[in-house]
Amino acid sequence: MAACSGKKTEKIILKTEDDVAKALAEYTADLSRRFIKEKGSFTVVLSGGTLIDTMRYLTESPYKESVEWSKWSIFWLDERVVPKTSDDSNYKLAMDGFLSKVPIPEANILAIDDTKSKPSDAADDYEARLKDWVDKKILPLSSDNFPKHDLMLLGMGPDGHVASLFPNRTQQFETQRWVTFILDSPKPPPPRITYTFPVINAASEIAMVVTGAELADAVKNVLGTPNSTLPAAKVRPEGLLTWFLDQPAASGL
Ligand SMILES: O=C(O)[C@H](O)[C@@H](O)[C@H](O)[C@H](O)COP(=O)(O)O
Repeated sequence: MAACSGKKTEKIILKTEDDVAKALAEYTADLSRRFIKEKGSFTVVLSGGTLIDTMRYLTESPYKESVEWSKWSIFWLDERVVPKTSDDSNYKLAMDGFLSKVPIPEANILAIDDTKSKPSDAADDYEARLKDWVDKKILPLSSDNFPKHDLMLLGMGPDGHVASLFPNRTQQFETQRWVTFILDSPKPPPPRITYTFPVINAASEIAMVVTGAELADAVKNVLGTPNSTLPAAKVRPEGLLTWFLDQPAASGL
C-alpha cells in the first residue's frame, strides 16, 4: 500500500462491477450531501472511459430525486481535442450517459471549447476558465495555489495511466501548469488536454474506479509494489483516496 498512500488511502474490493457501481453511487451521493452541507456546493471532476457507465446508479432512484443536482459543478480530468459531437469526446460520453439524465445547470458545466483545434490553445483556454472560476470563488485554491475540487473520479488504463498522464510521456512530471496537452497519447485519439498531478492531488477526495481483469497487473503494480513508478502511483491527494475494485481487478493483490 505504501506506493500509493496519500494522507489516507482506502481500498474497497467488491465481487462484481455492478457492486462497484452501486457502492460508487452511494459514496458519491454521501459526499454530495456532506460537501453541500459544509459549503453549499459540490465540485466533481469526471474521467472518460468506463467511469461514466459505472456512475449509472446515480441517475436512478433514490439518487436521481435525492441528490441536490443544482449545487453540482462538473469538470473534466482530461478531454480529447475533437468536436463535442464526436464519439471520441469525453463531454459527449458524459452528456449521453450521465449529464442529460440529471438536472445539473448548464452554467455549472465547464466543458472544453471545441472551437480550439490546437491542443495547446484548448489547454490554455480551459486553464484560463478554471482561473475565472477561482476568481469567482466557485473553486478555492489549495495551500500550493492549485484549484481544489471536492471529488475527482478517476479511471486507470492497463498501462497505469490516469487522466491523460501516460507512462513514457512528460506530462506526468508537470509541476506548474493546471492543464496541459499531449499530441501523442498512446491511447487514441492522440491529441488531448489533461489536468496535471498538482491539480489532481489538490482534490479533497479522489475515487479510483477500476474494474475488470485486464487491469489486474496495473493494480498489482500500483497497490502491491513499493515505489511503483506508474502514473497512477502518483495519485496522492490532500484528502482521502478510495480505490473501488472488483474482484477481477484485485485478483493480483
Ligand atoms: O479520456 C480518457 O481516455 C480517460 O479519461 C482515461 O484517462 C480513462 O479514465 C482511462 O483510460 C481508463 O479508461 P477505462 O475506464 O475505459 O479503462
